[in-house]
Parts: sequence; structure tokens; C-alpha cells
Amino acid sequence: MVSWFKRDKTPDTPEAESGRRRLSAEEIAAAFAPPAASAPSVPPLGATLRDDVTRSVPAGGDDPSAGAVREAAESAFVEGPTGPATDAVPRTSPAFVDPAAALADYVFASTMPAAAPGKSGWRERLGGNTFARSFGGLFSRNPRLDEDLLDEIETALLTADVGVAASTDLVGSLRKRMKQREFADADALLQALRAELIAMLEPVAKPLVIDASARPFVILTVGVNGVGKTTTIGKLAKRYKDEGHGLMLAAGDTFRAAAVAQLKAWGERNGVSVVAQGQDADPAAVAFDALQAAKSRGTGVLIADTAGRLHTQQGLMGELGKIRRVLGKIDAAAPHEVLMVIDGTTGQNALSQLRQFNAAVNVTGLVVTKLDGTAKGGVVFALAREFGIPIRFAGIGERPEDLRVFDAEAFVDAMLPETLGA
Ligand SMILES: Nc1nc2c(ncn2[C@@H]2O[C@H](COP(=O)(O)OP(=O)(O)OP(=O)(O)O)[C@@H](O)[C@H]2O)c(=O)[nH]1
Repeated sequence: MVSWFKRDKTPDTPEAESGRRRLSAEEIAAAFAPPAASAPSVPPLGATLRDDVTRSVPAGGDDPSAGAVREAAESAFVEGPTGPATDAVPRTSPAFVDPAAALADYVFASTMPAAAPGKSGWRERLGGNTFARSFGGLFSRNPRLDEDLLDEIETALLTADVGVAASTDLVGSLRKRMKQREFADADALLQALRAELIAMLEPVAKPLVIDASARPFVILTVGVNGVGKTTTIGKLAKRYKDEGHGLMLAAGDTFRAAAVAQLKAWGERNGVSVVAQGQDADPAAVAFDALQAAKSRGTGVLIADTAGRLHTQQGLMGELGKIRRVLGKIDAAAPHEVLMVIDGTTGQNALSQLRQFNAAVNVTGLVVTKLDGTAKGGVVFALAREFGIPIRFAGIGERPEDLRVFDAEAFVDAMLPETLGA
């Protein structure tokens, strides 16, 4: 189940010497066992561990190992309707997975120095995009500190879809600083460019926080056709499930039959209920039903899909307003998040898409997908500069774990040559 459990358990690691000592499975089990006088001869591990796992392993965050440890602890015991917990699998059975060992490994792993936040995998996924390629070429030529360098930077920014306004701002600021002799060489100027790119994105790198008091916290996803809405919902469903949120999905893309099937498949794979009606059903009715069901079940998060629509289709844009109003009849604060999914390969057209969707339904967060491969990527800067709407997630591939909480520094560094990155 969790290959990560099988890591080398040698205790004499540098971490152990530096005081971050790894606890052994026996030490953890002993620490959590009931006092000897009152203890049964072999206390059920589930009973002693469940609370400790809950206490020690955070439910939220990006750490997939946390979910795995919780799973191991949960599956290690069964609880009678009234009686105490007992071990689900006898300890002597070869199928027995020792949850104490799992927790020990988790405690050890969580004391290891953390990788820079969210960075792993970004460079591998984004390294091939136009932004990265343009800048890779520029930096490899060992440029001189002069006007030509500024021109080349401007061309690279425009080619990568950063947009005229944002590119002009960036290069204008670098030119001013160059004239004030702030840079000793081209490398110093490129470092300054990196810092300015990060500074442009930092104000919008605001993760989506699920308000636990809103039951359910309603996320309405919108966007044009084929940008990755349904796939993103599937990935979010997995993320929120792993984080321990109760979840429900509403199959509001009643236009494309495959979208309902796609969402149901994601729901089944992740053990999440999906509220759906037939094809061509009124999406506002689906959203209404789902919110009622989620409310009566006390579900923590409801994510509603909608059909893709062109921002120029006035009738369909009006339909989004209707979904919003219908949700508001059950909970005036719903939807709590209107998440617009934007395809990172769209280029500057993304700006007019966002403008129209924002006018129709008041977008509160963005997901920029398909930033991997050949995407230009630069549109993220243009979006940040023009709208300042939080970018919640970045899609850097098709696997569930490729939907990353947007991290300004990781994003910029993934697209600049490694020598420049922090
Ligand atoms: N490479 C890559 N592909 C992605 C990413 N996100 C989504 N996709 C792919 O984009 C395609 C379209 O995704 P869907 O989720 O069906 O798009 P949609 O917005 O729901 O489509 P409509 O319902 O037609 O509007 C699928 O093939 C996805 O696998 C990403 O971050 N990277």
C-alpha cells in the first residue's frame, strides 16, 4: 500500500545525530500503550494509535504520506458497535501492517528538513514550456549587460505570452535600474528579473482556504470548453478527500454526457458521492439538489462542475448567474469560491475570458492548467498584473498530484535556468 513504509530504518543517520532522532516502532507503541496494571496482555493497536495518529498527523496540507499513515491506522483496527477497538488483522498474520511503524516513519519523515515549499517536480514539468526555452537560450549565451540584453529579455517575455503591458513594465524597471548602475553584470540583472517576476506573482499566490464553518463550502467551477474543469474537480476531490474533508460533487456539466460519466468515475475512484441528473438537465437544478443534499448530510465541501462555454455566448454566461442565484437561495454565502479554470496554452485570450466570466459570475480564484509541455506559461503574469485575482492552483500534468497549490517562487524558478534559482 505504502512503499514509503519500507524505507531504510537504520537509526544512525545524520538526522539522529543532529537531535532529530527517529523513534522506533517499539518506542512509539510503548509510549502509547495503556499502563501495565490495567492493560490487557496485548492491547489493540488501533485503540492506542487512532488518537495519536489524529494528533500527530495533520489532516490538511500537501503531504500525501499523512493520508497514507491515517489509512494504515484506520485499517489496522475494527471497532465493535459498543465494544472497544480490536485489531482487524491478527499481528501474527503476514497481512498485518504495523500502524505503529507507519506512525514512527511519519514522525521521522516529518522531522526531516522539508524540501523548499512545493518545488519538487515543478522544473521537470515546466522545463519544456516556451517561457523556459526562451530564457534557457538567452542565459546560455552568457550575455553582456547592455540594451541588447534588455531587448532579448523583452522578446523572450512576449514570446512566452507575458503580454505587452507586463513585459514593458518589467523591462522598463530593469532599464531604469541598469542606468542607475545597480547591476555589476548581466547575471545581477537576471537575478533582478527573477525577483521582479516573483514579486509580480506573490500577491496572487493565495491558497484556497476551506472555511470549515460553511457546511458545505461550495466551490463552483467555471471556464471555457476543454480547459480541464472536470479533470481539475477530480484532482481536487482526491486532494480534499486525502485531507480528510467530507466531499460531494455536483455533475453540473449536463451538456456533455461524457463529463457526467467522467465525474462519476472520479467519484467512484475516490469514494465520493456525485449528484447527477440526466443529460440536458438544468444545471442550476443539479446544483440546487446537490447543495440541499450536502447540507442535510453535513458534508464539508461541495464542488459543482459546469459545462464549458465561450465567454462570448451571452445566453450561456447568463446561465452561470442563474446557478449562482439558485445556490444563494439555500445559503446566501454560496458559492463560497467561484473557481475559474484557465488553459495555460490559451495565451492572451485568457484575459478576455477572465474579464467576461468575472463580469458574469464574480470569479474569486483561478486554476491555470496545462502549464506542462508546450504551454507558454507567461499568461500567468499577465493575469496577475491585470486582475489580481488569487491563483489557487496550477495544473502541471495529468496525474492527480500534478495539481499544485500555486507557488510563485517555485513557478518562476521552474521556468528560469537552474543557476539563477534560489
Ligand atoms: N497536460 C495537461 N493536461 C491537462 C491538465 N488538466 C487537464 N488536462 C487535460 O485536458 C483535457 C480536457 O479536460 P476536461 O477536464 O475534460 O475539460 P473540461 O473543461 O471539463 O471540458 P468541457 O466539459 O468540454 O468544457 C483532458 O484531456 C485532460 O486530461 C494539465 O494540467 N496538464
